[in-house]
Amino acid sequence: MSDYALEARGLTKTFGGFHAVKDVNLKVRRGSIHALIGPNGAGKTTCFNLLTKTLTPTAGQVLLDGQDITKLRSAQVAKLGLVRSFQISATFPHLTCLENVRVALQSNNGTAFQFWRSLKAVEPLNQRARELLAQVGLAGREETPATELSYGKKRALEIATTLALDPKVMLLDEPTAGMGHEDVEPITDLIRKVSAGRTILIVEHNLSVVSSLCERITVLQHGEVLTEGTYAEVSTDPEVITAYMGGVDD
Ligand SMILES: Nc1ncnc2c1ncn2[C@@H]1O[C@H](COP(=O)(O)OP(=O)(O)OP(=O)(O)O)[C@@H](O)[C@H]1O
Repeated sequence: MSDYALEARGLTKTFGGFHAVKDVNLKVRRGSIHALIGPNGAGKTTCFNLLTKTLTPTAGQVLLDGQDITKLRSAQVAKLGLVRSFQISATFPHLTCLENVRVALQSNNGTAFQFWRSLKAVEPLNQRARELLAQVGLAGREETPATELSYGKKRALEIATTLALDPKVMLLDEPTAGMGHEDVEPITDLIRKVSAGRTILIVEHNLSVVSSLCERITVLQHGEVLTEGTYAEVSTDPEVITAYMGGVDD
């Protein structure tokens, strides 16, 4: 078995001749939390889209557990255990928390659209959904419509729906974006908790979240890897500091 749960080799994406991502090599060690950071427009989202096969690379390979998944579609890689965190907008606002997680569980076992299934048939799914909600700190909120949750709790619900797919590798796209100060620490703790037995790749602008969660950090700039290392290493790297200072003015 490969030491790396997720790997990109020479990953490249051009849009009309413009290199959004260029020759990116990335190795995410199994069981680690790894961050992808960089100034605005560095190519982080494009990289995520390439890794989850939402976008097709112009060149390069993506490997999951050493298996080449470059030619697979996003639904196929999700089945293999590589799952991107759902966007808040992808949770159903008027469904309850329990229903949202149940729909995710149903999508995982292929019964998502069997709304006519009897209540008895969905009870095991309800039980699992309650467990997942408890795991993310939403016990007691089962019947609350998603739309009534605070921003931080919506993110927790999003993580529960992601966990419903039983991912081996989770890709979290800016989990603390737009969050008030009071929500950042609980979500950081939650990510640490759900990382047990999993591999996580995270794009995050909040560097104190990155420093407290991540063992390895890859810094992108202009679509290319600028450097990789521990937080202590990259945060003191003069090239990284310059890239971020430049990013402010971009
Ligand atoms: N579909 C597209 N067509 C053309 N250019 C694109 C497309 N998607 C992204 N780009 C460009 O590719 C570059 C990288 O964008 P990307 O969104 O991946 O960066 P990012 O690091 O995620 O930025 P941010 O931190 O601002 O979200 C940018 O210059 C962007 O304008």
